[in-house]
Amino acid sequence: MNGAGNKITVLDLTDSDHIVSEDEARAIAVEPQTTFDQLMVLHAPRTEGTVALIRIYNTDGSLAEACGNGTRCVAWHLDETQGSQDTRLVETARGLLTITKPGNPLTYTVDMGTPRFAWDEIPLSEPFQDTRFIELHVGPAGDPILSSPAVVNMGNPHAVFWVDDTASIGLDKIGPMLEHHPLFPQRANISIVQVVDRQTLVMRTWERGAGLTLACGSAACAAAVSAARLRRAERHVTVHQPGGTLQIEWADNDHVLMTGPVEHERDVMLTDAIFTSVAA
Ligand SMILES: N[C@H](CCC[C@H](N)C(=O)O)C(=O)O
Repeated sequence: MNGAGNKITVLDLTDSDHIVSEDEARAIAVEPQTTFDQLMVLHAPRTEGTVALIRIYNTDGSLAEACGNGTRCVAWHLDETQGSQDTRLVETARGLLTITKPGNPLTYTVDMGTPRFAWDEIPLSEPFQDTRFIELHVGPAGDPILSSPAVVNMGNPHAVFWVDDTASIGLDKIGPMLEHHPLFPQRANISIVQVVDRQTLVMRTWERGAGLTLACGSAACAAAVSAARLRRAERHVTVHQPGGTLQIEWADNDHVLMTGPVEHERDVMLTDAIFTSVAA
């Protein structure tokens, strides 16, 4: 599937006890038919009231706590396999997430929970009082290419840099450097964001463990919340990414609501060969 262009593979293991290993995730990622930015593995629910437990893998096999675009894809899969429902509760490493349907076909809203801003919750490796802009720059100190990002944890760690033109930055080169910067002990998702007006953001993201992607839901939430904290935008914004557009609302109860599309691309029967190839 894809969520606003973010490549998502949904693997339904609700009838199995198997836990996908990092090696297996990487093997699924290199198969053209099942390649992904994130692999969303569904397990039988373990918490009352939830319909599934989701484990989220990046292309490099690492686990992610949150994936907004993938969560919408999971909702579509559950609608198809369990029957359509207006509201669903799923469990991820980030906690319990509510998914609703705003009414348009193939569109879902995920309550992404509340953002966290304390330096040790991001986490950063050293204290910063004010995480709306931290000391970090790329390029010459007097004339940096990027500087003073906002940092926020949306379940997963994000750094948000403000730019005049998202196309003018070589995110493919700078992204990996910042993802692995010593300031981010758990690495970080790196976004460059242009504030077009108080209701509109344009952005691109280098994702932790996955690289450049066409869209990243949690990064859109991180950008929206960061722009609102700096009073650069309203709490309800439209976020344009290379693969599609999301609506993000930082509601008065502090929860961040992400609304966007899903697209089903193909069904693939995953053979045991992929697992035995890893075991061999
Ligand atoms: N594409 C995802 C984010 C994946 C998270 C991941 N790259 C990490 O935190 O390691 C999204 O729509 O939110």
